[in-house]
Amino acid sequence: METPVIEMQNLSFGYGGGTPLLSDMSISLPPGSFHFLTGPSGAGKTTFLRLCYADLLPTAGRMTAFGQDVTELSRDGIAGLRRRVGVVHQDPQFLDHLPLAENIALPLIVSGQPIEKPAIKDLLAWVQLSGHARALPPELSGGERQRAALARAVIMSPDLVLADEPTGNLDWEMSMRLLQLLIELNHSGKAVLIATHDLNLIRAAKAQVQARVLRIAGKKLQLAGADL
Ligand SMILES: Nc1ncnc2c1ncn2[C@@H]1O[C@H](COP(=O)(O)OP(=O)(O)OP(=O)(O)O)[C@@H](O)[C@H]1O
Repeated sequence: METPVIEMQNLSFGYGGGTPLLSDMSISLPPGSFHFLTGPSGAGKTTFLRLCYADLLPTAGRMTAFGQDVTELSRDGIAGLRRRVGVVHQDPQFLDHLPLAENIALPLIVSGQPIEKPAIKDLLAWVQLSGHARALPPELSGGERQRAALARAVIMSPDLVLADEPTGNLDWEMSMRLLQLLIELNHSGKAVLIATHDLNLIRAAKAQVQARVLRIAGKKLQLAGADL
């Protein structure tokens, strides 16, 4: 069997090591899989995503990322893991004084990798922001910011893409455009995990990809029924 991208075994997590917010979770995300994560506001969806890129560590149980126990990773090991995970945050932040193209290239600069201009150009075209390469982030609309955040998340060719309410502030047409990009990434072999409240988004995706729906309820992770 292929090594899971993420595997949790009886994982629990509580902020400050206190009362668990997430309890006794077990899940395996295979390479190339597509998952949604739902649950009421405050259930712990963002917290779950932060665990997936070792921004937070389990307080009990076990979690592996790409086969490695996250609690045993050195600082370099954590950096290596983060290069394999692209994250689109709920409210993406940019360096406002830098043009969009440079913002997107930032993960390469930070990790000391060469910047290949044609690759950045291709990525901008893929998210339909070619005309905005020299724009400053404050000049972008909400949908443009989300697409820019997606371009930045995939510049390092991650194996797993996490998106936290990526369509939260977008109209339906823009949400569908973003969903198509995430589906394309999945078709190119990347595992995708999207936290969302939006059941219509989940339905639209399920018409096109084999997606599993996870739900956080009562601190536990459940596999939602096929009726969604
Ligand atoms: N850094 C933190 N320290 C302490 N508590 C936190 C921290 N971050 C989040 N929480 C709490 O953990 C709970 C879950 O938050 P989280 O952001 O993971 O939920 P969510 O399901 O993503 O919510 P939403 O759908 O509203 O974005 C909330 O009660 C929140 O207040």
